Amino acid sequence: MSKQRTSKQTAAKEAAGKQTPKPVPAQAASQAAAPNGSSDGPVDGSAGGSPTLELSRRRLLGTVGAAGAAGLVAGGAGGAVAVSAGQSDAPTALTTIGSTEVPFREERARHQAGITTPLQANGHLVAFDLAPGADRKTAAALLRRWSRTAEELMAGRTPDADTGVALDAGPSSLTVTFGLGHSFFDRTGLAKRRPVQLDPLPDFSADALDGERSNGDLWIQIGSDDALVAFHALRALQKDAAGSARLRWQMNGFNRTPGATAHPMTTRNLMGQIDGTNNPKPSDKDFDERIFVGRDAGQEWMRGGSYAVFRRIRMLLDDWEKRSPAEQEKVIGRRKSDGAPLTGGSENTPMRLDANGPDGLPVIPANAHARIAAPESNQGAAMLRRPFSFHDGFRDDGAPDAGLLFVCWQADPLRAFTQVQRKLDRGDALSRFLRHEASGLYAVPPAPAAGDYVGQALLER
Ligand SMILES: C=CC1=C(C)c2cc3[nH]c(cc4nc(cc5[nH]c(cc1n2)c(C)c5CCC(=O)O)C(CCC(=O)O)=C4C)c(C)c3C=C
Ligand SMILES: [Fe+2]
Repeated sequence: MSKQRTSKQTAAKEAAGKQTPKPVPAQAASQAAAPNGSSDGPVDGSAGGSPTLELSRRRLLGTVGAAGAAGLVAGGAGGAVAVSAGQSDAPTALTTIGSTEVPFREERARHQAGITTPLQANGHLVAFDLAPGADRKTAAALLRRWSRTAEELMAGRTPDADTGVALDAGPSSLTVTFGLGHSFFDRTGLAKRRPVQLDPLPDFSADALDGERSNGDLWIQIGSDDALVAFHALRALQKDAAGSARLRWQMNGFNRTPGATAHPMTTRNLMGQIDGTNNPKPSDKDFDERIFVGRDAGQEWMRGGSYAVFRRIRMLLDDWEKRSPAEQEKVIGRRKSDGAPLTGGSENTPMRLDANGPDGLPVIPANAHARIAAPESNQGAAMLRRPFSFHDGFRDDGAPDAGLLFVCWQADPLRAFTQVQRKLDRGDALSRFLRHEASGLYAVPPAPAAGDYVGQALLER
């Protein structure tokens, strides 16, 4: 499918002395360490070659890739902004964003991209149902096509017969992550191999779920720091599905643009809160076992994979915005300005859940969202939250149809999302400002080996 790697281009790359685009080591580390913060992911370190070569997205951005890498090594995406402001020969932050490439498969970790990848500025979530009459073979062929397309696009390469939408842009941190829903296993005759972790989520009292915008046989999460690159990927994957699967639902989301803040920081949601602070960190010793399916898992094909829970959560912003900042802070248990716990310190200071104020009441209220959701209140249960905000216009009453496309990742949804949501559903001060309107639970297999496709170990073994 790709126009890439023509012999002319290969020769030019060799002449430029840089063959394989690699993540800059400092970047690879910060990418793993900051899933919620800046988009300081790995960059394409390739140097550009002859300007006369035919264009592809990778080649186009290769020219700035090395410069972008230099800026990033100097201090992350946000750091690159500062560097470029002070040094005349430094790259601009914008070229760095375009040239940043997230590998489809990591050398060591066998996880799909888009789980520990720093949040991108633009996201699409899309679910498909296999077409009537489609079987396991159809599903396998589709996942093979999708995996190939994802790998090409994430590397910044352009398909033949392309629309041209992303032609001038680099990989822009594009990630494409594939998941399988509960119904996928019935449709493909694989019900016996369905993991128990895919058992349907229970009903929660605050649910107002729309079935047509929930679930689905197949699920894709797309993220990119460029809106056109993200849309381009969505269209390419939709075209790949023609005849094999039909679109069930699709949603669009966004986050802070990298470089918009003076330094890399945790993003804010549409309620204005810093959201993502107390996420598990890849440096935590139990991170892998909490987020990824381990070696002892019964379902061998899921080892290294994860389970994604998706919820479209509309925020009742008209009600929320009537509350004073002090009231809003009590609802969460953290300061709005900097995300610090109400018990003091800065954003990353641990909450002191046992601290009482002069009135004898807990400083972090008993029904504060962060208290109720914290691992300390849930037998250690933890999930990696990686949401996108959404805004789909205004409702008939003028209220924004806006909120959070909440996506969280865990090795066991029953022990993580379900346990915490059960508790939030009962007594969370935030719940009265939220409506859960759509839901999904997906098995996200590990990244495939080179030449394989996502889910091959399930579909062919
Ligand atoms: C069931 C899981 C959760 C849902 C659903 C959820 C929705 C939701 N959360 C916010 C805003 C914030 N959440 C924060 C912390 C937090 N939330 C969850 C879980 C769910 N949130 C957890 C596990 C945590 C971490 C708790 C801890 O360990 O301290 C925070 C505080 C900052 C942070 O740590 O991220 C905010 C703010 C919204 C707006 C929302 C639905 C729209
Ligand atoms: Fe939360």
